[in-house]
Amino acid sequence: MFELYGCPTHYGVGAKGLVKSIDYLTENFKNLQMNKVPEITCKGPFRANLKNLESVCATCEGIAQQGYHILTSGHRPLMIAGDHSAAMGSVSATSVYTKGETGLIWIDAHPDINTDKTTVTGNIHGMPVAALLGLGELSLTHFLDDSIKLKSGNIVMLGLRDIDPPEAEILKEHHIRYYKWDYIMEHGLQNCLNESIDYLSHCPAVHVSFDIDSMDPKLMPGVSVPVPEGFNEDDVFLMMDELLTRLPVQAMDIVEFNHELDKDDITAGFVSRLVEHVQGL
Ligand SMILES: NC(=[NH2+])NCCC[C@H](N)C(=O)O
Repeated sequence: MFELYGCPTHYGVGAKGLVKSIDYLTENFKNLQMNKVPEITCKGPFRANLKNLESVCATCEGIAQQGYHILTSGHRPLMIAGDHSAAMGSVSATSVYTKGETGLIWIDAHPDINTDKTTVTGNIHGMPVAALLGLGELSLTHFLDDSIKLKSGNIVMLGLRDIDPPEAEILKEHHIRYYKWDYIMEHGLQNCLNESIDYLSHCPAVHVSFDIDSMDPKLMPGVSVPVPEGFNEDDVFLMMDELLTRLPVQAMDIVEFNHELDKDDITAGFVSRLVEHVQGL
């Protein structure tokens, strides 16, 4: 069973619309009742390359503890969060709990593998995968414990459409398996999923981290960093069906819903349907 929890992270990008997004979902959708991990505000010096570092760290530690608690009570955590920095907490919990070869499926328009040395925006939501690999700012790599949370050979990224040049180098240097969105459209989503599932078949546990900006913003407007084109709802449901039934998925995230940028509850309604779909698998 998946147990839903939420955290309204926004310090990883600074988009105000994320702050109320979890409350908005809870107030408007019956199936989105959840425990909330608060976002923690901490004071710290301004750093252009690591914005709101202290707040992001404190919040991700809270997320990691909540995810770990759900796992130890025998359930699978399903986190709905604001910006994608939250995945440093949620994936850390899965990794520490499952020990060893934890796999990660990262469904996103962005690889989010910048470090404090490569970032252009200074937004930490562009860095979680790097941090989980033990790269970059040390305080982002130590949630729950000091272990390095992921091995680069245990990651698959699906749907990339916006890779910063230094990110392309990091992906190459660490031999990270990724499928860009246009490659997927050319070779077929089912084929790419089959390959991804084979690639992670040695992993005893897998975490699926789904960013709504992996989808076409014309279809899903409620995201903070929209990139043209992307998956549609059928694609996402197919990915869930294949990944969640053929891999030992222990935990999942749904992130970056920004209700201020949503239109007529299109994105909010999708989040509700996605949760229902996932919980029904
Ligand atoms: N989770 C996201 N929406 N990430 C967007 C990251 C955009 C850009 N690559 C950055 O590092 O700032």
